[in-house]
Amino acid sequence: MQVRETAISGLIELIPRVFEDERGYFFESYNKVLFSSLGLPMDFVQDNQSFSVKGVLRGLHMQKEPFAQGKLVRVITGQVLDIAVDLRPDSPTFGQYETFLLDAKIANMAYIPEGFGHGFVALEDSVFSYKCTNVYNKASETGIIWNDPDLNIDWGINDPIVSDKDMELKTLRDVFPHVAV
Ligand SMILES: Cc1cn([C@H]2C[C@H](O)[C@@H](COP(=O)(O)OP(=O)(O)O[C@H]3O[C@@H](C)C(=O)[C@@H](O)[C@H]3O)O2)c(=O)[nH]c1=O
Repeated sequence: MQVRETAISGLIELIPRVFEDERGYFFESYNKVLFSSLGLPMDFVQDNQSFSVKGVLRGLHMQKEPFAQGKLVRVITGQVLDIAVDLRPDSPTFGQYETFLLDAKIANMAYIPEGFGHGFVALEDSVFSYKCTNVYNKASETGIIWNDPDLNIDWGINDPIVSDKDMELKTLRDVFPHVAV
């Protein structure tokens, strides 16, 4: 497993070794011992899977304490542009974001720590899979509107398909009025 650090502390990309032969391929998508040796959370408690047609954008989502979630994300089929925004109020990189081009053919993953807003846009019809360090809690759901003017994220596509629920998300300044952007 190759590990690529990003400019944001705790946010990393993981690129597993993919073994290919005449039957197809094999790779380890999660290994508790390896995660422990990398200092990453080992106790994932919920696995999720979603399918998105090309052009769907989901995000930017997070859960508030005490239900904050770390997420280990990847695609099973297709390709997405994945975005993680640092929303940890005390972080020197608050408001900064990182993009990961997650591709089923490469099998790369991102580990997104607690305290990040997360979203992705499907660049192809894509099955998205992720492990979470905390369970779903509807009352704890929050997020930032995908086209927030301060974040100014380059999603790489025009007119994404966004749910009504996500279109109601607030801006960064509304959700974090006391943190300088
Ligand atoms: C996230 C989630 C949703 N649901 C339900 C609620 C709702 O009826 C339905 C669809 O939920 P959503 O529209 O919130 O699904 P979605 O927009 O795919 O939400 C996900 O987006 C990505 C970007 C993330 O980072 C995830 O943590 C999660 O927030 O599934 C659960 O039962 N458990 C869960 O863990």
